[in-house]
Parts: sequence; C-alpha cells; structure tokens
Amino acid sequence: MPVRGSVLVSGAGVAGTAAAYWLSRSGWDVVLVERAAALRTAGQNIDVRGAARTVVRRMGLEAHLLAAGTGEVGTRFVDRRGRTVAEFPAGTADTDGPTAEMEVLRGELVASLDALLRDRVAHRYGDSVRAVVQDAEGVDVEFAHGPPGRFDLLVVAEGFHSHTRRLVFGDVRLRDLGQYMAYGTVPRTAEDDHWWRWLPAGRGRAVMLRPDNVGTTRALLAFLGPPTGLERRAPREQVAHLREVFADVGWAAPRILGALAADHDDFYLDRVGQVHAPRWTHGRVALTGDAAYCPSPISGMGTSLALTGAYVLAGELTARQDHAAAWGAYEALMRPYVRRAQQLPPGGPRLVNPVSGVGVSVLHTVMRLAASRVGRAVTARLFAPPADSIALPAYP
Ligand SMILES: Cc1cc2nc3c(=O)[nH]c(=O)nc-3n(C[C@H](O)[C@H](O)[C@H](O)COP(=O)(O)OP(=O)(O)OC[C@H]3O[C@@H](n4cnc5c(N)ncnc54)[C@H](O)[C@@H]3O)c2cc1C
Repeated sequence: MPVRGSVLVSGAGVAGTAAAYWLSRSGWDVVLVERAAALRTAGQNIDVRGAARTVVRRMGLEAHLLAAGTGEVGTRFVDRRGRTVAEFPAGTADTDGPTAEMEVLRGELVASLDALLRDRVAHRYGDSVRAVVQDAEGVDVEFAHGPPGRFDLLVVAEGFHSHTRRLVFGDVRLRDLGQYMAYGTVPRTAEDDHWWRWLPAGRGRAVMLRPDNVGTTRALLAFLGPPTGLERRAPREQVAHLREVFADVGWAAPRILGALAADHDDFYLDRVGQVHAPRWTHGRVALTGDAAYCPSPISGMGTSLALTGAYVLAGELTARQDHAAAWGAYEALMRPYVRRAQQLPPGGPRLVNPVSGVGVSVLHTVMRLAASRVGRAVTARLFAPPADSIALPAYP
C-alpha cells in the first residue's frame, strides 16, 4: 500500500490509539507520542455505545470486548443502609440505561486498541509536544525530550486538559459542571455484587461501587461544589479532603475512604466538565476525543465520541486525501452528534445529587417511578444517551 503521508498522533488514550489504528490501516505513516512512560491503563468502567459499537466491530474487537466486560448487570440506587430503592437492569439495547451492554474497564479497552498497533505504529513514550510551527506543506514539531520532526499532519488526542490544544488553538471554553469526581479501586468484599450501586447521599454527594472482572471493586465519590483547586493538590491531601466531605456518610463510604487512604496508585480526582472548542482543526492540526469535545463522564458518551470521532477523522482523511476537505467533512458529521451528546438533562449533575434530605426522598420516588415498566419507556426516550444519532459512513 503506498504511504499517504505522515501523521503525528499525540496522546495514547482511547481516541489516540483508535485514530492511529485507522490511519495506519489506510496507509498513513503514524507516530504515536504519549506523555506517560507507558500506556496508561488506569480508569474504571466505561461504556461503548451505539455508533462506537459499530466502530469496534469494524476493528474486529467487539466479541473480545464483550467477553472482557466488567459483568455489570445493571444499576441500583440504594439508601444509606445499602437497601435497593430502584433498579435498572442492563438491557441489550445500548440506550437502555446507565449500564450499557458493553461495559469494559478503560484499561482493557486502551490495551486492546493498542495491541492492534503492533508493527504498524511507532510509539514514543515519555515525551510530549513542546512547540508546533506549521506551513502550507507540513507541521514542524519540537518535543520536550526527543529530536524534532516534520509531519504532514498532527492529530491531538490528549484528553480534557490537552496542552498541545492550547499551543495551537489558544484557550477554548471549558464548561465546568460544578462537581468533583474521585475514582479508586478497592478490595472486593463478600458483600459486593455485580450491580452498579449508587447512593445519593445528600448535600450534593454520591457514593458508588461498581464491579470489575479483575477481582476488585471500583469506587467513585462525587460531590457538588465550586472549583477550589483540589484537583491540583497531592493525592494524600485530596483523600484527606474527601474524608471530611464524606465523614457523616455511612454505607460504603468509610470502607472506600480507608482503602483510598492506604493506596493512591489507582486514585484519580478531577472536576467534571465539558470541552466546547469552536473549531476542531487549524491548518494541518486536528483535535479529536476529549481534547476536542469532552461531553463529561456523566454523559456516558465520552468514550463513544472518542471512538467514533477517531474513525470519522481517519476515514475522511483517507477518503478525501485533501486534508482541508477532510476536516470539513469531519466537522459536518461529528458536530451534530457531539452537540446532542453534550446536552445533559436539565440541572446536569444536580438532578441526581440532591442537596437536602427532602431532595433525596423526592429522588427516591422519582427513581422508583422511572424503574417501572412505563417509567423506563419514558426515561429511555428522555434521558438515553444519543449514541446512535450519527450516520456512520463505511469508509473503504
Ligand atoms: C488514566 C485515565 C483514567 C481515566 N478514567 C476514567 C474513568 O474511570 N471513567 C471515565 O468516564 N473516564 C475516564 N477517563 C477519561 C476517558 O478515557 C475519556 O473521557 C474518553 O475515553 C475519551 O478518551 P481520550 O482518548 O480523548 O482521552 P484520555 O483517555 O484522557 O487519553 C488522553 C491521553 O493523552 C495523554 N496525554 C495527555 N497530555 C499529553 C501530552 N501533552 N502529550 C502526549 N500525551 C498526552 C494522556 O496521558 C492519555 O494517555 C480516564 C482517562 C485517563 C487518562
């Protein structure tokens, strides 16, 4: 196959590995640079829905990812004693509820995508883009550590806080959704089951436990509040803060906080937000995945947008050959899809994280109604992620 041109992909997450796969498969010469010293396989349960299911099927990964799923059987809202208030079993349709049919650990997905790149894509770990200068024919890139290089195109897939996005596009609008989320992995206990258990704990807080397929349990602590810079503090200080915020919450909170205090390895805390970049391309540089259009973890669509966007970007580049035409087609196909994915239910995180005790009781009632047969039909139509709302082209 003739080489179409050279592409530097920056960021070996979901979007970066997927873009590298589709580009290399179509004859592009791809270098994948990742800031971390190795592939980052941390992360928790993520959903692959709708059009993204088609993308992983076209990669030959669907059966493997279904078999390597977390085994989550559905979502249960619980009270402070762990008793089920309402449950939403996982359906076979991707749009059925919080638990998608394809739920995998992020690490499993990224490792599976990366395994497709062996012998196709040059990896450069422990390095990052320091400067970008482009002209009509190409992009000159300086790296923090390695020698500089010239590429035909640069694809930025560095996630929410992308540095290269800032270098090329300046500051883009980040929509803060008023919530912190902390993730960690805790030892599994006999009491843990295969449900995603979700405690709305009042005062805008939530405690969640989710099953995995590697013998541990995934924990999530979320709380509403303004940005305080907590996300930039050391993990030890972040856990100490969480201990204060969740001090009076029972159920799984003490167990989670105890485990997080002992082990920070897989601990991660950040603000919940969205990326609203007015343009996704500039000259010979394109943004994809969270760096371009993060819809936030509460949308359930981040990974699906990353997989779909990488596929469309690479497909259009290959189908059109002229990168400017490809950028136009990428925006035209993906913008409406992204707009729908970024439209959260009214109130955003506030809707399912009531502040007062009365609010928690109201939420319990609403969840019970929503979990009924009629309720599920209505809520599926109102709140289901718009995972299928794109006509995915079949590229050669
Ligand atoms: C370690 C980790 C854990 C996560 N855990 C969860 C989770 O539990 N639940 C959830 O919903 N979402 C999680 N996410 C986010 C989720 O992966 C994304 O929302 C979604 O899959 C879109 O992926 P992405 O490839 O655009 O971004 P990401 O998956 O964030 O990948 C971005 C990649 O770019 C790399 N990178 C960043 N800056 C640079 C740079 N300057 N140069 C080179 N490389 C760079 C990062 O190290 C990372 O490998 C996690 C992301 C990471 C990186």
